Amino acid sequence: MSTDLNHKSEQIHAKKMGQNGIVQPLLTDLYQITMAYAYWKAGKTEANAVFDLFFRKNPFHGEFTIFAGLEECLKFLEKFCYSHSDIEYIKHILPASIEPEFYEYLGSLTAKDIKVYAIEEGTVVFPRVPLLRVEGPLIVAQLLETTLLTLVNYASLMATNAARYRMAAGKLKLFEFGLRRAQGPDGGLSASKYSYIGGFDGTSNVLAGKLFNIPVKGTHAHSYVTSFSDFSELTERELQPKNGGFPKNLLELAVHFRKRLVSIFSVLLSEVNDGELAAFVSFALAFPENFMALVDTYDVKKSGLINFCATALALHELGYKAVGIRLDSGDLAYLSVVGRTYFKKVQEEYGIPYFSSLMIMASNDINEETILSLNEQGHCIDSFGIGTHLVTCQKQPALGCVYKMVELDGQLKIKLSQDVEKVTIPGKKDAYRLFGEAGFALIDILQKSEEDAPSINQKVLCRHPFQESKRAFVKPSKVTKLHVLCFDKGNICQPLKNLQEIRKNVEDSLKILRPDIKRNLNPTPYKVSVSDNLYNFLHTLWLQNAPIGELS
Ligand SMILES: Nc1ncnc2c1ncn2[C@@H]1O[C@H](COP(=O)(O)OP(=O)(O)OP(=O)(O)O)[C@@H](O)[C@H]1O
Ligand SMILES: O=P(O)(O)OC[C@H]1O[C@H](OP(=O)(O)OP(=O)(O)O)[C@H](O)[C@@H]1O
Ligand SMILES: O=C(O)c1cccnc1
Ligand SMILES: [Mg+2]
Repeated sequence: MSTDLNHKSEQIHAKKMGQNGIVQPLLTDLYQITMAYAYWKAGKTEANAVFDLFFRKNPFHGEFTIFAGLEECLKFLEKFCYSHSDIEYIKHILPASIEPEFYEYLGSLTAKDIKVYAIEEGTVVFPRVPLLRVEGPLIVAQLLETTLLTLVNYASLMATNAARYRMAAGKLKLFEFGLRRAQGPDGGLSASKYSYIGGFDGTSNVLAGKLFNIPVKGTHAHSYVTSFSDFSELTERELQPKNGGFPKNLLELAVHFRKRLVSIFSVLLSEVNDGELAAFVSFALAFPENFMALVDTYDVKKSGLINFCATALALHELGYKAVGIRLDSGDLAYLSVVGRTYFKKVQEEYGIPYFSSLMIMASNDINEETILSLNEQGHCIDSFGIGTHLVTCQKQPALGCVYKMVELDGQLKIKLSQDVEKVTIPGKKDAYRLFGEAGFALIDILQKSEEDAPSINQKVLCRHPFQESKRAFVKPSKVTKLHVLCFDKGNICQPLKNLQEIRKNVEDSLKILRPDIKRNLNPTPYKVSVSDNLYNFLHTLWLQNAPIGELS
């Protein structure tokens, strides 16, 4: 009973705080909290830190990434605070020796003194450029690490994956069908949301549709087709014509059209499955305006297409226009061409103008490479339904964003590594994107925050952060500052964009990249540089911090 009450009051508290149940301060690694205690004991409550959140390598063997997850980060910060029961739980897992005043301190923490500078959600981004710069009290900034990373990593990976599918598919429609295969319920919801941002047109995930206002779409499964064995199961057969009048028997009409279709397509009537026709007719009766049929349950050429065309002709007779078919097995390029040929033939035979352009949707283990290969082969597919490969990001299951301290109380911090690529770039930095005359982005440059922004038509020396000989002068025809202050004094201080607007950002942002950077095979790396000033500063600090060994 008392547990129930506790649970209830906890729910009320969470609701008051606006937390969504999953994204909350305890969604973190234990070490953030143990560090908080040790920082507190070490008297670092007044220390001010700057952290950069960035990744080191683009995913999917590509040369670009789409930044996503910002809105969720900001909403998390707005509500950041440990509840009474959070504190009780932390007490329970930490050693008894923890000083009780620490819990009071922890219970009083919020993100009101945190500032977040971020790149706009949906922007194309590159390695080493901070996606977020988090400034504020060390202990709070540290406590945010894991949650911010989990909010950005999958979101950005998913949006990037979706954007790659979008580029492969060109103008064809893309629908996300992955919930059943996603990494759990939260993975499934995030996949639907971020694949929409990346350029998908809709999802089959109904909750995602409701929560995020994403178009929801769907056809039917093989089970619907196999659930019918013959016509006798069709108890309801009548459909009222679209423009009124007496209802007509849709099955009778379909059977009538089917007789002629088998001879047009040289198929034996005995080869065409009656259960399949019963299933199609019953689905058409339920959804006369949205009739879409899965045609590969028995035999696409000898049964599915014939039964579909018969049903679509019957619907046409009553003033309704069928939508199309879905192919879910076999050679999708070949079968789509066959499907289109059938539709054209029916159009010619019956003089129905829209028939040749009925929709052909393809599904079944589709990935980016399958789409590219289908494009090479030639096909007649209008839309793809994509699940497993998209939502699980099978080609690369994680993005490696990290969260590194770059400054503490004005002191610059550097993390050294044997691996040059892993050395962090110290200090508070601003990032600018420099554009060439053709309108494409040429290079990103990181500068110390106190440096003046690069100016249009003024030569800027851009240096590779670690390779001394790699440098170039750039005379930008346009300069954009990448970071804006998004969170300050406990509030989100930029207008939040809706998903459609973020989706548009992705589309526009990708247009500024040269095609060779976006291509699938061996793309050209986009350059990320540092200013001469930052270069010298980084290398001086590096030398100061790198121990000098002794050979003996
Ligand atoms: N023309 C094509 N070019 C390249 N890949 C294709 C083409 N047609 C289909 N594919 C892909 O080939 C794979 C076929 O898989 P598989 O052989 O397991 O399925 P199937 O036998 O056709 O169907 P199922 O086993 O689901 O009934 C799928 O990943 C599909 O996306
Ligand atoms: O990209 P995908 O992961 O293929 O996502 C979509 C698949 O999900 C459904 O079938 P389901 O997996 O339930 O059964 P099936 O594979 O036997 O068709 C659908 O028919 C597609 O095949
Ligand atoms: O609506 C569909 O066709 C669908 C939905 C989820 C998975 N596969 C197919
Ligand atoms: Mg399948």
